[in-house]
Amino acid sequence: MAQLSAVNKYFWKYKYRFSLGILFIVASNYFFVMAPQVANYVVGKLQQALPGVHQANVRKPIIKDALLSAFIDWVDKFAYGKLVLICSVVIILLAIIRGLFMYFMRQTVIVMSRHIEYDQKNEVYNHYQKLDAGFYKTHATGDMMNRMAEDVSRVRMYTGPAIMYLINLSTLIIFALVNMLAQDVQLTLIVISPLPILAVTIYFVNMNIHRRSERVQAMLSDLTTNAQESYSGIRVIKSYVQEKAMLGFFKKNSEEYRKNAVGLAKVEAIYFPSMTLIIGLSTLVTILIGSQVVLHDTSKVGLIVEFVMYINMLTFPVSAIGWVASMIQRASASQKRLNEFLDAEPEVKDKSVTSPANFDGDIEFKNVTFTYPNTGITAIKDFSLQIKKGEKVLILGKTGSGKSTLAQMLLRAYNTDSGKILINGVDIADMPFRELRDNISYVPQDVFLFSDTIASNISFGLKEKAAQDRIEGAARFASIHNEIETLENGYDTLVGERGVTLSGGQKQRVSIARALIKKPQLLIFDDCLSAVDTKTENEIITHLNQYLSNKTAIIITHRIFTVFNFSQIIVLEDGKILEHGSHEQLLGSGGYYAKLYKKQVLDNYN
Ligand SMILES: Nc1ncnc2c1ncn2[C@@H]1O[C@H](COP(=O)(O)OP(=O)(O)OP(=O)(O)O)[C@@H](O)[C@H]1O
Repeated sequence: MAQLSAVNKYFWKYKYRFSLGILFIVASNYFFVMAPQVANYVVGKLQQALPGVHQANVRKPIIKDALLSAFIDWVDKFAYGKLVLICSVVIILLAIIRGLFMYFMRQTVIVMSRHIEYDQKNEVYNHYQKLDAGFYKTHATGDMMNRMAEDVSRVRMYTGPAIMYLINLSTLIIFALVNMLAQDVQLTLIVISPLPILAVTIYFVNMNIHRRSERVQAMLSDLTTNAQESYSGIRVIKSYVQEKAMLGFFKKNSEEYRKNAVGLAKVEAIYFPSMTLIIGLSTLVTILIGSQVVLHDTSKVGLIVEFVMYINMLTFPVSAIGWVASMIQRASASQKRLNEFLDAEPEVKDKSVTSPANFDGDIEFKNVTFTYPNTGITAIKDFSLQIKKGEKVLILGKTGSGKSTLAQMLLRAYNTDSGKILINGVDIADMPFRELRDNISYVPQDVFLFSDTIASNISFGLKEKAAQDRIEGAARFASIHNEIETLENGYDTLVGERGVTLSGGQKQRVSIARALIKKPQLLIFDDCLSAVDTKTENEIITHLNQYLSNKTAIIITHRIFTVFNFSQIIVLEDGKILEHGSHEQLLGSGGYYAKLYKKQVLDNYN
């Protein structure tokens, strides 16, 4: 329950709407409990009208409410027939008024819960965006999605229906009990005694159903993931002729799900009729006890009618206590899961005092060491390098040597264990990291395009809306313009899951165009030409040569680019510099670079 205090700020935010909601709940119950009192009065009148009934045997109801009391005094003047008619109309009117207030109650409280759900989803989404790469590496996307969708919805069940039912029940109990106790304390205690038993029974049955339905949900989610994976990997499944094996696996999971779902359906099948039975029994007990009371005291006929009506009113809300309690428990568990993420602080964050990012100078790695916290792998070891403004640097190295990690360090996706990265003499850890990232364009190895148009994907990093010729210019530099033009909708073609499927090489070039359009101070290309042919690759590199003439660029690759005149070439091995120098120097040294050059370039000419 303490976990749910995290949503109190939202109740405060919507305090006026919430207060109005409470007012409507109170008003609806205020009118609700009037009907039994009117009925009691009418029954008394009926008794009086019956031949042979002594006046002393008719008890006048004790009415505490001034409004109702005034009405009874007024209606009392009428003859029996007219009185019954007026009272019937009033009972119908009371029901309508209550209905109206219930409508307003839902309009305020349930609508408030929808607003809170919206706010909370935004809060969670916003917080996710603040968390750093380390967090994303240690948490599964499915889990994060679940918390934002499922858990927020469960918390909404608390901020809306649960709160509404609780307040409704409390006010109804207070109103009904005040009236009942004022009339007959002993009878009140007897007739309400089955209600707690009803609430507790329903709570336990409900928890059982909940446990079962959780299991069924988890199985369904596994089944969906299983099916989704099969569809995504359908080409692999078909090429390895594994359809039968996959079907067998799916059937096994499916069978397990079926068994549990049937079990749940059986419990539910018993649950609802038995709940109705228990509710019916409570009314029956009241009638039974009431009839015994009336046998001894005929003046209490109207009172028994009134009490039966109260019990009828109370049984459903009381039986809902169990349901509300398990709803609150679930919401509390969900909020706990949400709090775990909302309390997570990013490791990488701005310092309280920052220096503005200024790229008008050299970039310097000074004895940088970095270990991935989740795996303990030290990917960069005492790495030092100076890159002058405007230089083009090629970073080569075997897979796993730490090339991508270097790029991540420059973007400050992680903090260094030791050492510093300076730009124009300022430690990047002292710069506002948004400003730092604004000045860097990074093209990652694993290209990602959003389900949007090609134009939107290219202009993604821009704050302002990009003009068409600017988008096309970037696409031309990335050697993708001509191919986009051949598509039916050109730059307005939808890509991603809902659109046209671009080839790996096309996606890489759209991603390069996205980096170029930003006109950053520093560009980092992380092996982002692996899926394009050598001719296109040379074309892009030549374009980049023009585009990058005054920009600093770091190009990470496994391939040698002959058209590019790199200022420095670095060969990394196990997070350290193995070779460092110009093309001529490294070629002369006969090391990794020279061998790679021979293999990739010279052998191609022979
Ligand atoms: N997010 C991560 N969490 C934990 N360890 C990682 C992570 N990313 C990389 N590593 C590890 O750090 C080391 C360096 O990886 P990195 O991706 O920088 O190499 P790379 O030279 O870019 O390789 P490739 O050429 O295959 O892209 C590897 O041992 C890798 O397993």
